[in-house]
Parts: sequence; C-alpha cells; structure tokens
Amino acid sequence: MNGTLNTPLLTHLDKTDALLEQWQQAEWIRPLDLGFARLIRALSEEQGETLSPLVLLLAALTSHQVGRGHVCIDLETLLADADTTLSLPPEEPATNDALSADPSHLKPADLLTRITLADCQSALSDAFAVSDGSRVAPLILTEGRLYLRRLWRYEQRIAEGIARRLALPSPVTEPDSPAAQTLSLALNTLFGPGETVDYQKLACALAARSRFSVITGGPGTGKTTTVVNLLAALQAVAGEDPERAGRVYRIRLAAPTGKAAARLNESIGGAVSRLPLAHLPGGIKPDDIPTKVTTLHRLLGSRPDSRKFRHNRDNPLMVDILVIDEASMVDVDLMASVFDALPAHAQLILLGDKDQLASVDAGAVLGELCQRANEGHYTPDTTAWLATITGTQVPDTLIDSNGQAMDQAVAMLRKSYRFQQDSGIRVLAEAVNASNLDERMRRHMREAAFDDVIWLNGHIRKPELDSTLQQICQHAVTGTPNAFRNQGQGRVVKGEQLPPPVGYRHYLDMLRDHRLNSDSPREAWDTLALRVLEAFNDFQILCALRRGPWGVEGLNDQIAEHLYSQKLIPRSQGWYAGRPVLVTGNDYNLGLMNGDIGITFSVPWDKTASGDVRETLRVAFPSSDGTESIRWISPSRLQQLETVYAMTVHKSQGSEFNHTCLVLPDRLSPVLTKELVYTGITRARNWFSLMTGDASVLSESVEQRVVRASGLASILGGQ
Ligand SMILES: Nc1ncnc2c1ncn2[C@@H]1O[C@H](COP(=O)(O)OP(=O)(O)OP(=O)(O)O)[C@@H](O)[C@H]1O
Repeated sequence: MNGTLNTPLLTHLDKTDALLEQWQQAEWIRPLDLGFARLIRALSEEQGETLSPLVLLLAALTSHQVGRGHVCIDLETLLADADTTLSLPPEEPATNDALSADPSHLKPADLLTRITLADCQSALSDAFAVSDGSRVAPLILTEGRLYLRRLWRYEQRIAEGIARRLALPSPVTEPDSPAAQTLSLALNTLFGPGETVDYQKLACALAARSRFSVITGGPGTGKTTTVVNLLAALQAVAGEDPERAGRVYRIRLAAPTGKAAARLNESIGGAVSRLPLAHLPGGIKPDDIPTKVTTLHRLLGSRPDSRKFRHNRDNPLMVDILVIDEASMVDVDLMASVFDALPAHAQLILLGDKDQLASVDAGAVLGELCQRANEGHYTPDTTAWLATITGTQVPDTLIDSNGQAMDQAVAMLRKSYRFQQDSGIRVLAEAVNASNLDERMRRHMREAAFDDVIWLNGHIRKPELDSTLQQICQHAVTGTPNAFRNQGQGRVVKGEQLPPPVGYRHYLDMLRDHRLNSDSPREAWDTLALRVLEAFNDFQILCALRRGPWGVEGLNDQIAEHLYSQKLIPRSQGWYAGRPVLVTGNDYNLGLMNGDIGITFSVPWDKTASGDVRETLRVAFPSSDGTESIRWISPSRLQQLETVYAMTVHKSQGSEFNHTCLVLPDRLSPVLTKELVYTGITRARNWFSLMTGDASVLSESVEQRVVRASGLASILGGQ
C-alpha cells in the first residue's frame, strides 16, 4: 500500500472500526453496514490475516450503497466524488445529530481524498474476503466495481438470462420464412400497412423477433396497447408454426406491485376486446390472450418468511411468454428470481417507463437496459428486416452500424396518445425529462396558462413555512379547483366532460353521507367501499422526502389535524373512520402487498353482549385478483402501515391518480432529481398541482439525475 494512507484512521483497524461505529451511531450508515464490515474482519482474522483498514471501510460503504439502491460501488466514481456518490452525511438529517455537531468528525469523503484507485485495488486484491468471482467470497471485485457477493450473483444471473435469450434463433429471422410472413401479415392487420413510422408496430416486430425484449415509453404512449397487439401477433405466428402443431403460447402477465397489477388489469381487458381477431391469421380465440394480471410475487410463488420462491430453476413456471409491466420497479433480486423461474426457451418482455425512478431496492435494470434507447442504435440488418416485415423505414438517426445485440431488442414508443398535444402535464413532463424548465414554462405553470397544471405558490420565491403548510392542507381538502384555468370547469378529454379537480373532502363526504346500516347486505358495503376507494384515488399528495415538515411524516400529521379541525374526520390520531392507510410490507397471511391502499370504515357488524348493534372499525382493501370484491380487515391485524394523505413519490410508482399535488421542500437535497419530479408529474392523469417550499428547488431538482452503479449494461455491452 502506498504512503498516502498516512491517517491513523486508515492505518489502525480499531480506529477505522471506531469511526464506522461513530457513523453508525449518527445514522449515517446502517447497523447492517457496520455488521457486514465486522464480519469481513472476523473472517479475515479466522484466516490469520490482518485486514486492511481500507477494506473494512470499503466493505461498510459498499453495503451502505446497496441500502441506497446501488448494486455495487464503482471505485473510480467513488474516489472522484465521494460526497455525491455516497451522499454522506445523509440528505435527510438523522434524529441523532450528535456527530454533525462535532466539528472534529470526518466524513467518508475526507478520508477518501487521501486514497488512490491503486490503493483500493491493491488492498482489495490482497484480502481473503475479496474475490474476482472465481472463488466464493463475501466481496467481489471486477472491472473496478466492488460488489457484495449476493448482488453480484443477481447481476450475473440476469446478464446470463438476457444473453442466452438474445442468442436463441428466432423463427421469424428469415423474412421469407412462413413464420415471418405470418408475423408481417398479422402486424399489417393490427396496425395497417402505413409507411409512416409507427413506433408501436416497430416495437411489436422487434419484440417478436427476440426471446428477450424491452418496450419503454412515457405515460399514454401505448405500452398496454402495443403489448396486446404483440401477443396477438405472437399467437398468430404460433398458430401457423408446424413445430408448435398449432398449440398457442402459454402467456402470463405480471407486475411488481398489487396496485400496478390492478391498473393493468383494468386497461388490458378493453384492449384485448378491441383486437380484430377474426381478421388475423392463425385462428386466434379471445381466450388465447390473457387479461388477468398477477403480482410477480404471486406468480413466482412467494412463501411466508422466506426470500426463496416456489418456482425456480428446479421447478420452472409453465409459461412460454412472460410480460412484466412497470418493470422499472423490479429490483435485481426479484429480476434474478424471474430469470431463475423461467424455462430456458421462454420469452420475456419487459414494459416500463425508463425515465421513472428505479426500484426502491438495489438495481435499475430497466433504466440500464434502456440507456441507449433514445438513439435506437439499430443495425442496418435490423433496419432492413424491420422494413421487410413492417413496411416501415426506421429513421436514419436511429441507425448505427455498431449497434449492440441488446440495442436490437429495445423499442421505445415516442408518441403519447393519452395526452393531447397541448396538455400541460405532457409538456411539463417532457420539459422535466429534458432538464429544460425555462422561465416561460414556469410562468405558464404559475399563471394557469395550461388547462391541467397549476403551481399554487410559484409566485413566491421563498414562502413562509407555516402559511405554505396551511395552504397545502386547504388544497388537500378541496383540490383548489378555482386556482386552475377556468376554475377547472368545462374540460373535455377524449369527448368526455371532465369534472373539476377535487381533494380529500370528496371521499370523506361519501363516507359520511352513505345510508347503509346493519340491515344492509355485505354486497352493498362492498359497493360503497369500492366507490370510496375510487374516490380516494381522485387526489393524492406526493412528497419527495419522508422526514421533516415537507416530508410524508410531517404532512400526514398536518393534514390529519386540518381535516379534524374541519370536522371531516372524527379524530386525527390512531384509528378512525376515514383514515386512509398504505401497507408498507408484504403480509402473505392477509394477502396484502407493499403498496396496497385501504380506507377505514365504521361498520355495524358487531353485537354487544345484550345483542345490540355495535359499530366497529374495518379497513377496506380492494381484492388483489382483479375482481370487484373487497377484503375487510380488522385494524388490529394490520402490522406494517402508515397514514397516506401524503405518500412519497417512490411509493406512488405504479399508481395513477386523477389529480396529484407534488410537494417539493424548501431546499435541494440529493433525493430531488429529475426522475423524481418526472415520476411525480406523470402520476397525474388529468390534474397536476405543485407546491414548493422554495421556488428555485423545482429547477434545481431537474438538473440532478439518479445514477445507480451497476455493471449490467457493461456486461451486456461486452457480449
Ligand atoms: N395507436 C394508437 N392510436 C390511437 N389511440 C391509442 C393508440 N395507442 C394507444 N392509444 C390510446 O391511448 C391511451 C393510452 O394507451 P395505453 O394504455 O396502451 O398506454 P400505456 O403506455 O400503457 O399507458 P400507461 O402510462 O398507463 O402505462 C388509451 O386510451 C389507448 O386506447
């Protein structure tokens, strides 16, 4: 090791350990991170080795990064900018700020400025606990990336699963083969033979050619429509393929959360019913295209108290084609399990929006696979094949004679069909995505120049905290329709008159004014609960942060107090009728999944000892199987949940609301990124409002990007 490591903190193992402990006590790193580093130390000592303090430090930091969604640490990036890479001290102040009060403490970045890449490489390669992957070790170092072994294995399994599928021959590769001709006929029937570029048609063709494909697109670009057409085209090919003897493909549809599965369930049935099946080759029947969507956990067969799934390499799924919607939310752990459970021949199609936030847990698989999607990188071979099969010429800007194998399996939908050309939500989302929120756009938002977007306090640069929180609370009650252009009246979307935006009073009134009683049948209660849950979905406050007055914790308290002061709810704490709750962990016994939302009802279903009717509280959750039934669960049985007047943008992924209000705090922090703002805006179907603690935070946030360290793109790019 070279002489730059002259600080005792990196020459004495006990001192490094003590520093890590200090960081852990200040909640900069997790107990798990410290524990992992100590495990590495113990392992080395068992081998009679004295661990390098630098390896102890890097072990803790790698584990810390995994907790922040990274699959690994890229050492060069870490050394170039440790502050940004590690985000330490953390963006949200810990409850215990003893450390930050101590001026003598060292940040990881202070320590790492003294370290070179060569120091890291040499310390790591000397350590027994670190391997290059050729032997089992808790840390893996490969191409300058340091992994926890578990995460490295996930990435390897995903890369292998993708590469193997990309290499499989396809019956439609030869344009004059019968299968390719059938595909071409099916696509022309589904989309028309038009010569203008139809990205949906191109996406179907690309995905039909490969056993692994990704279709990415922003909201309303037709991902669902495209995949339904794709499945019809694939079944048409299967029906004509003598090798399959007319057997149709076994297709399954899945999404990472119950909410996302339910949303796809709602839209897919309609899209399937519109298919021109009678005109397609292959004699496809309506039942050949599935309309039921399940969660990935259910599909893979999750078992209580186990990370392992029932379906795996030894017990694969009975499936020929698997479609995963909202794939941006799938972390590397779950994605690796998907590849394990898929039979070797099975085709995997990932759908999602590459610009959204990545999964909460480690990995950004979809985002990484789509890194080059904007520019296409289709080879001349692919382009010629697409022209023959679809009759469409790919624009020159998307052609690249050096395109990689993975590029040929990624399709991007580029036209929004949901939002009209002048929709503020669409224009704003595009501007955020391009990190281009100019003054004209900000003025448009402030002055309600768009029909559907309003920046409620955008004219005040630094609004006062209390009055802003008060304004958010009032907005939460009514949705402030008057602030929108034309008071939110008279908008017509796709030929239908849209009601003005609403706030939480809408569902609370419904809950209060119902006429059901103890004689009412259970079905009537189910119907009411469905209506109330739907009404709750009409409005949602989204926050960037968890802690502090601008975070979900503070805002939930504030809003509950305000609703109570308005007599809209009977109390502001604990359980009460009207309390909306978000499930924050999977509960397999109750059949509830992380992200499920329920509303508390007071129901007359109990009796006192003397036989009188007694009101009791039950939380109504929509069923997870896509049917219109309700699960009524006693509050005492619910373990992991929080009130959900305000929700983090992270948790809102996979959901959509009629009206969302995004709350941005009064100062910039690393969590405020373009992806977060984009995800928040695109959760809104018809109305979007913005509240800021400081007007400049909006523009500053969209200048920041989420960059997650991982090696997937590099492994696949090297194929
Ligand atoms: N090629 C098309 N021509 C006309 N309308 C279309 C086309 N494709 C999709 N649409 C319409 O646009 C709307 C959005 O389509 P779809 O639900 O398929 O998009 P999506 O990308 O899955 O949306 P989401 O953002 O909800 O995931 C639907 O009303 C659909 O009928």
